Amino acid sequence: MSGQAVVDVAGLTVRYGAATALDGVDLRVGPGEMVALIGANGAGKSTLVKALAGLVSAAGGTVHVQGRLAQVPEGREMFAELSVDDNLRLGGWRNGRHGRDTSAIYELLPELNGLGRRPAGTLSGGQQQMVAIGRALMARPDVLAIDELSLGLAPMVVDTLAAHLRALHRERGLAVLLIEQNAALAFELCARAYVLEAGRMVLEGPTADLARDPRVVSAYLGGPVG
Ligand SMILES: Nc1ncnc2c1ncn2[C@@H]1O[C@H](COP(=O)(O)OP(=O)(O)OP(=O)(O)O)[C@@H](O)[C@H]1O
Repeated sequence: MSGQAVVDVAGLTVRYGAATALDGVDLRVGPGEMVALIGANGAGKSTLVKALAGLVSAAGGTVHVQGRLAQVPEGREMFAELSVDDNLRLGGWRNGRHGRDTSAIYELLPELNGLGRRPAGTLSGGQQQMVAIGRALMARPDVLAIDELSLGLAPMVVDTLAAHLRALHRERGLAVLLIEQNAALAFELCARAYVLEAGRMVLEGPTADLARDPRVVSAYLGGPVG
């Protein structure tokens, strides 16, 4: 990674009461870099994303975000009764009047064309995930943190979402932090990855190396030990 990091987390500790969710965690995302964060249920992945967005406070360590971070939250968090277009607009609220124009999102994510007036709650899971990505893009972010892109979605739908992310990364230099339980997908999309276990970062490196690491293969890629 080169250049100043858009996300720089150093020694981050987060506690919920007496429970330590993150324990001295380091993570960096460079400008225009796609980085994966993998880990099992309860490892602390969502807590890390919340810390980046300032939704939980640090008991120790530092979190620096350079530029604008937008989140695609776990579970997508659509406003089910609002139209797709209104959901998208909510993502642009910080940009004032100029933030209300959603047309660029339909160009970036053509699958949403024709759905603008539909209540978001009536869409499929894949379409909702696309709206969640579109809503995040409305904030004109420098870095997108996506919590569980693929959860509950069919492989073909995930392929489409992944292709959009690749294009955004390639054509617009968008940096992405991809939080995934599907390590195979994370490794395919990202050049570098971190592995979080029980609140501690246990591995970090190029995905090409991690994909050959026996510990990663057995725990996250469904392969044999060793
Ligand atoms: N609001 C909360 N209050 C207390 N404990 C919490 C809270 N949120 C998370 N935790 C605990 O903190 C730890 C990390 O949770 P977190 O949701 O960050 O993990 P995760 O890796 O995102 O898991 P998942 O994949 O299930 O979302 C877990 O032990 C969880 O039970």
